[in-house]
Amino acid sequence: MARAEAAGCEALVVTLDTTMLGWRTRDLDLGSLPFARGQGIAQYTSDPVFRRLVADRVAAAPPAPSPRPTPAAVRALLDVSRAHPGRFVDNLRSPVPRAAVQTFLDVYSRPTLTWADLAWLRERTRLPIVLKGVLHPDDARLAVDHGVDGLVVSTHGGRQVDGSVGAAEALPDVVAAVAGRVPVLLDSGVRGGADVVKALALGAAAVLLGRPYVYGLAVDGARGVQQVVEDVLAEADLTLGLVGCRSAREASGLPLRRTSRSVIEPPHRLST
Ligand SMILES: Cc1cc2nc3c(=O)[nH]c(=O)nc-3n(C[C@H](O)[C@H](O)[C@H](O)COP(=O)(O)O)c2cc1C
Repeated sequence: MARAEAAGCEALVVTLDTTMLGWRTRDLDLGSLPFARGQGIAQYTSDPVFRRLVADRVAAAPPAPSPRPTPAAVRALLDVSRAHPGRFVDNLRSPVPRAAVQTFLDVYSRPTLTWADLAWLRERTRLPIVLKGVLHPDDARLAVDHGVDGLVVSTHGGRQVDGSVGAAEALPDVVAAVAGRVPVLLDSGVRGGADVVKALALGAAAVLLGRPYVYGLAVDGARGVQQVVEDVLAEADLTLGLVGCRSAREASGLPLRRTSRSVIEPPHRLST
C-alpha cells in the first residue's frame, strides 16, 4: 500500500470475487497458468516485503532430493527463470525464482477474508477504498456501512462464477441500495460506447474496461491502449448525442427497454 501511495495511485481497489481462481475452462484447455510460470507477478517480485518472505522461505527450506526432471518440469523451470527479475543464467541456478512462485501461490488467494479486514486496511491508508466484485444489494449496504468509498459491480468478466447474474443485471439494485452514498462503477462486458451509455442509464457513475485495453495492448502497445480508450469514449459521446443527452450525467435514468437484450429507447428528450 505504501508503494501504491508513493507511486501516486489515487484509490485502493479490493477485489472480493477472486479469493480463489474460478474454474476457467479455456485456461485449462490451453494449460494457461501464467502465475505458476512466474509470469504476471512482477508486482510481487518487485516488492520488498514479498522478497523478504521469499528469502525466509529459501533459508528455511530443508535440502530436498532433486526429483527426476520431466520435459514439462524443465520447460517450467526455463519459463520461471526467464520471468524472474535478474539474469536468466543466475536465475536458473538460484532457488529464489521457484520459491517466489511458491510464495505467490501461497499469498495470492485468501478465502478467509472477512468484512473485518476492511478496518485493518482503513487504518493503514488514507486512499479511498473501492470494493470490486459486489453484485448483491445487501453486500452493497454492508460495504457502505463499513465505510468504503466506492463499489465496482463486476462479475470479473464472467471468469469466476459460471452462471452468475450479469453485472448490468445486478447494477440497478446495487445503485438503489447505495442510494447515492458512494459512487457505483461497473465492469464486465463493456466493449463499446453503447455499453457505456447503458451502464450510465442503469445508474453507474463510471465504467471500467478489462479485456478491451489488453487487446489494444497486444495489437499496438501503449498506442493500442490509447486508441481503444479513445474509440470507446468517441462512441459513447456520439451515442449520448444520438439519444438526446447533452452530457454523461443526463444519461442517468435514460429508459432502457428490456428485450432479448438491452436496447436504448429512441431519442426522448427532443420533443420540446
Ligand atoms: C489479463 C487479466 C488480468 C486481470 N487481473 C485482475 C486483477 O489482478 N484484479 C482484478 O480485480 N481483476 C483482474 N482482472 C479482471 C478485470 O479487472 C475485469 O474485472 C474483467 O476483465 C471484466 O471486464 P471485461 O469484461 O472488460 O474484461 C483481470 C482481467 C484480465 C483480462
